[in-house]
Amino acid sequence: MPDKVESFATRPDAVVADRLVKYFGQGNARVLAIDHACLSAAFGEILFIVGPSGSGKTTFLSIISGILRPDGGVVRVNGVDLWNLPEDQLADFRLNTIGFVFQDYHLFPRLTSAENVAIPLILKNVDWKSALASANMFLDVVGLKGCGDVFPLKLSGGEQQRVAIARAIVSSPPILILDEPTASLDGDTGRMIIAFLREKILNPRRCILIVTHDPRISEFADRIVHMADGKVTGLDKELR
Ligand SMILES: Nc1ncnc2c1ncn2[C@@H]1O[C@H](COP(=O)(O)OP(=O)(O)OP(=O)(O)O)[C@@H](O)[C@H]1O
Repeated sequence: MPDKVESFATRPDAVVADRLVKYFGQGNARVLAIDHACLSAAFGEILFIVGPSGSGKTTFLSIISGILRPDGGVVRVNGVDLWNLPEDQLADFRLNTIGFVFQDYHLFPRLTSAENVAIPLILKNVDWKSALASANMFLDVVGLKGCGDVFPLKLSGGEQQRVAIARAIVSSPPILILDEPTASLDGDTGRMIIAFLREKILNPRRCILIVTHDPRISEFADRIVHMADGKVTGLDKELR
């Protein structure tokens, strides 16, 4: 088991997770979900986290993205010690630094696509009119020009995924994290979404982390981290 996962070439670190530990449950039911797992992800790369069901991928991702507090270890995102931030600063930091795309998109069905995308800007106190204008611009970026007034349930799975991606990047966060982004999509649509992330969304100031079990998209990764039983067990380096 690698004690540390090496950084990608000489690029600056976007995310460093150092010896993370996470337990769930109590007493006899206590489960060690993350067992001293380490990871470094650099700006300018797409890093995949793969592993069998129950290996700890979603838990690891939730800790790295500031959603779930670890029982041990350190996470540095953009140089900031995430879990040492006070609660209010953690929420602000997450809003400004990390875009998260959930597996089932988490779009609000009663809001239009543009309103869904505008939410992070509203949370940052951007006025409603400017937020909607930016949201429509980002819908254009993800290939959904003119869909701002459409409600999410009227869109296909791939289109809903794009709305979720637009919402995750509307406030230009340097770190983009996606949990099983292709799990609910057919093969071609899944590949199109990841190719789109690589071509249009990745840049030298952005890092994209993707949890996946989907072997059809592995060609889009710069590096692949393997997990098993809560541990990081290996790294496929510089695939592109
Ligand atoms: N809220 C929870 N309460 C109790 N145990 C949990 C909880 N969340 C996860 N676990 C356990 O932690 C371990 C890691 O789960 P996790 O969901 O992170 O794995 P995963 O690799 O993402 O799995 P999958 O690919 O099926 O989503 C598993 O043993 C799981 O049962």
